[in-house]
Amino acid sequence: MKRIVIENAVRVNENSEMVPCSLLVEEGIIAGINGSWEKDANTVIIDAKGLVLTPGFIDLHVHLREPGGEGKETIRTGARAALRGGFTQIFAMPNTQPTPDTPERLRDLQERARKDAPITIGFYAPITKGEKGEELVDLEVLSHAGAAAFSDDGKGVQSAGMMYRAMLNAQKLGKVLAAHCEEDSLLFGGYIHQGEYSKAHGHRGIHPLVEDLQIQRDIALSEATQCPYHICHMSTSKGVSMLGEAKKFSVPVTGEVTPHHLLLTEKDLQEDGDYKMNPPLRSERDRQALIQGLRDGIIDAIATDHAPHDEESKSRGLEGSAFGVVGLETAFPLLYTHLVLPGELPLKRLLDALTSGPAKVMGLETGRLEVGSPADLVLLDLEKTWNIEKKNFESKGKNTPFEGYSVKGQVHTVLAKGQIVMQGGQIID
Ligand SMILES: NC(=O)N[C@@H](CC(=O)O)C(=O)O
Ligand SMILES: [Zn+2]
Ligand SMILES: [Zn+2]
Repeated sequence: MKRIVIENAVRVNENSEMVPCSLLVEEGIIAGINGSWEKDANTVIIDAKGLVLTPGFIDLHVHLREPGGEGKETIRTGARAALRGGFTQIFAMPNTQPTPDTPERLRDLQERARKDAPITIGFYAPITKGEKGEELVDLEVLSHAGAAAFSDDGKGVQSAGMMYRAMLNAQKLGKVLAAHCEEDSLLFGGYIHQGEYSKAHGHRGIHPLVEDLQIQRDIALSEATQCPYHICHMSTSKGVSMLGEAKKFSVPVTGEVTPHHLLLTEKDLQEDGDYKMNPPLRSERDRQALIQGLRDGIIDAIATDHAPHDEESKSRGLEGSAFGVVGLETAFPLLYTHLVLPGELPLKRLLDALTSGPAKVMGLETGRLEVGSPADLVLLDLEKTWNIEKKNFESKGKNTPFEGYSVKGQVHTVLAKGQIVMQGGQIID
């Protein structure tokens, strides 16, 4: 394995200032920071002048669609999309067909990831068999087979008793339970946010209560069981305040927010399936609460909820289309351009929420620029301006509401597990 020296970079300090930085990678590990090292014939030198060095990004929430939905995405195409976005470690949700609810299926996925992806992929196992909400999986067996965490994402777990039993088990195993919070009995056929837009255009709405009620229930369950509990794709102001309160009382709860919930509201809605996702785009008040929660560190992580769909599934308008938008390739530039540059979020906070934040949620050793950490690294060009064009996506999913957006900031070079896997914006095969 080659040694790699990164020279002339800068990194972002606690005050979001740029400070000079150089780094040495040996055997896939960060072996030195800010030194001058001997360069022999076995050393690759990366001149990172004008680039910002950060840990590789970590996404706790992606959908890779393999097995069963390979027309929408595969482990291979999803991993390439991740690379483009600067993500060196991603966690795949288990709402595939079938769900990985046996050790054999879980091991098969890990094997495929080792073959098809240069980055690190963790796999969630479902909480209930087939995500049907009826029968608990064997959390212990799946945990030993390598389940990164547990989630029934795509659906809420409707029974409090089921969630309680899952938490008791996950707590014993030291595993995170990540929840898509959605109370089905309050949906009444809703499919976008219940608010101004739904009223004005005659759509059935989803009340924030649908999400808040399960967040409230699960925080109580997490407090009772001491199970590490993670709230997926938070979209409501009430949810943020409940998470903040729970943390004050040391309940082991964490939360994530997506780029689309941070940047868009119901005011941006169009009669187009690419604006449909679960949870839905909510009010400006909710969006402001999410930004505030992220700024204050109440929300721990930014996760894309990358949810690729084919054109047909998205061609039936707001009512008939599938839920979900892609996000891996656009997360950093969108948030840098629309939150950091206007002064709404410090750059350090954005980077932490993409690196050390998610690492802490899952207890990972990645996500930090520290000697001894795995060499998952990103070099960013913060001066580069470009246009988001879905035709250029590595992902099979072209379902984005951000088509045509002009953004600043580009992922330039990526090291995953100590190997250079993207350089100058080009994926190295
Ligand atoms: N977010 C979405 O709108 N869709 C996700 C499921 C999910 O994350 O709940 C999907 O799998 O397509
Ligand atoms: Zn979900
Ligand atoms: Zn999801």
